[in-house]
Amino acid sequence: MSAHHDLVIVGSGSGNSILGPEWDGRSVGIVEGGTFGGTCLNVGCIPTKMFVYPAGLAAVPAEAARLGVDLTRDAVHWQAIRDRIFGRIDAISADGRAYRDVTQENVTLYAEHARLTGPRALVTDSGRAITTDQLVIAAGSRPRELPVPGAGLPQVHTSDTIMRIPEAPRRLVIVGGGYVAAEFAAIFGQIGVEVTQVVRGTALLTHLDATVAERFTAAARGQWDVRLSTEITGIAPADEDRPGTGPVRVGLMDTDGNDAGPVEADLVLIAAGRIPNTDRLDAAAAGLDLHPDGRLAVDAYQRVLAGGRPVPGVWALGDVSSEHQLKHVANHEARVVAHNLTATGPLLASDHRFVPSAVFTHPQLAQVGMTEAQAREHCAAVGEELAVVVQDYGSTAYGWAMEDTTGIVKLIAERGTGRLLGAHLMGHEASMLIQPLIQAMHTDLPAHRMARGQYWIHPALTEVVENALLGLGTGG
Ligand SMILES: Cc1cc2nc3c(=O)[nH]c(=O)nc-3n(C[C@H](O)[C@H](O)[C@H](O)COP(=O)(O)OP(=O)(O)OC[C@H]3O[C@@H](n4cnc5c(N)ncnc54)[C@H](O)[C@@H]3O)c2cc1C
Ligand SMILES: NC(=O)c1ccc[n+]([C@@H]2O[C@H](COP(=O)([O-])OP(=O)(O)OC[C@H]3O[C@@H](n4cnc5c(N)ncnc54)[C@H](O)[C@@H]3O)[C@@H](O)[C@H]2O)c1
Repeated sequence: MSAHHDLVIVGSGSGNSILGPEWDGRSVGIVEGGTFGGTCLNVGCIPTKMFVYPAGLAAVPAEAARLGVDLTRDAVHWQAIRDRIFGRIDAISADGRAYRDVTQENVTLYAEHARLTGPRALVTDSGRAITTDQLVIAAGSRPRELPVPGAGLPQVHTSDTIMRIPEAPRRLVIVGGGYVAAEFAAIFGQIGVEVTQVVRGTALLTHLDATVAERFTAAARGQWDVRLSTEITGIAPADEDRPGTGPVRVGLMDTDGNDAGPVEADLVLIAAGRIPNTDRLDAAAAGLDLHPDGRLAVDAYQRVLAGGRPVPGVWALGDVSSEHQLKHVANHEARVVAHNLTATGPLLASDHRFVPSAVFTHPQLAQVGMTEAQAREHCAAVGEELAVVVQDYGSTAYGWAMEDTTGIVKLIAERGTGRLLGAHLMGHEASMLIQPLIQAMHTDLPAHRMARGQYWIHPALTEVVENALLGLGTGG
């Protein structure tokens, strides 16, 4: 059985969003081997943040007590939280699938895994051969597996499975020090689970600016058990009568190889990064270029490369090719690909200059642009003086209202020009507070003009951003 299409898209995450009305009446194939809608909708951004919100509510009594308000937390109903989340998400996934599969007559959904047999040719697991004029590879990434004994036990989860567990564990070991580990440690910690986070590095979130990584590590240590410079050696059932359902013993060693004693838990979450799905797609065998980490190589227009040159009619976007494993980047690249697929004039290039991200922990983290270390190198290279400020939330009226002790806005700029190079926030609603700074960087608005060229509402928390901008003491 074989078919030919005008366009085939592998992956229904951000890949699904490239189909606009310009494709109506043209033959399109969507190949999706997993759940329709991809990672963000089903097992990523959306369900995690839907857990973050109620987990934050569960932590309110502890916060309120500091401000003279006594609240009590009666119970956290894991099943009710879980079912609300997936009741909404599963329906969105099913509706999205039905729209493509049933409603749109020009679209064929191949609900199975496929691999490349050539640059614009695929075969599905059931043997259906597909060729296409244009191919969009939006095949995403998957959790990295850790090659330790016991990693296959049913008590061991990844972000793909942990959110659907029947009940919250009493004790959870989380392996990894990145985004996924931090967010789940915060969620489970806030709802009362005893969390132990095992991290081989010397701090959490070490790819962030060092001030934020250091301060967040300290904040996390006040909320759950963080074992730095530690690795897991294996996972084994602790109760021989219940090997697949009872507690497990997680072996630990420090990074010098010394035994760091086992820790017992009911479940383990492995959050050791995500690898691009190019291997299961046979991308290398099809002659496509890969980066050392397995990502597809693309040019600025999202064209897939082979031998360093764009392959005609083959495009990629999102986690399968991007160094930023973020949904807003995948969506941006999808918009670029959507334009370029039917472009009659110049192609659009992706803009990866100021990619922001946020970690939805407690406190929240948000960042855009260079770290201080990167900015120091940049300023040395361009002959500019570096300006850095760390402004406490607690230095503003709203910070007093919150009795905030940990929130910061760290800004980095060129002193002479006032050009913002980086912004690194930790604290209440950091993911929202950062947005005007992202806008300033995109529009090249100098720090001082941003501070003094507009009103800032008093006494809103945004005053901490205004004060940080003034504190840079830049020209421009
Ligand atoms: C727990 C978690 C939380 C996250 N939170 C955030 C967040 O808050 N903010 C943020 O910006 N990002 C977040 N991310 C990252 C974000 O989810 C991803 O960057 C984004 O979903 C990538 O989209 P994509 O379209 O590239 O890939 P995906 O959405 O993964 O889509 C790829 C699809 O391709 C299918 N597929 C793969 N190979 C094949 C094949 N050979 N044949 C057929 N089908 C195939 C897969 O089944 C999948 O459905 C989070 C990720 C995780 C895991
Ligand atoms: N809020 C958000 O935007 C958000 C939330 C979750 C995930 N994400 C995206 O998903 C991606 C994946 O998240 P992640 O947390 O899995 O990856 P990550 O790259 O953020 O962190 C991976 C962690 O695993 C550790 N690790 C890697 N290999 C290991 C090994 N063999 N043994 C022990 N530890 C090991 C690393 O040292 C690091 O601490 C992120 O890079 C991020 O882009 C974004």
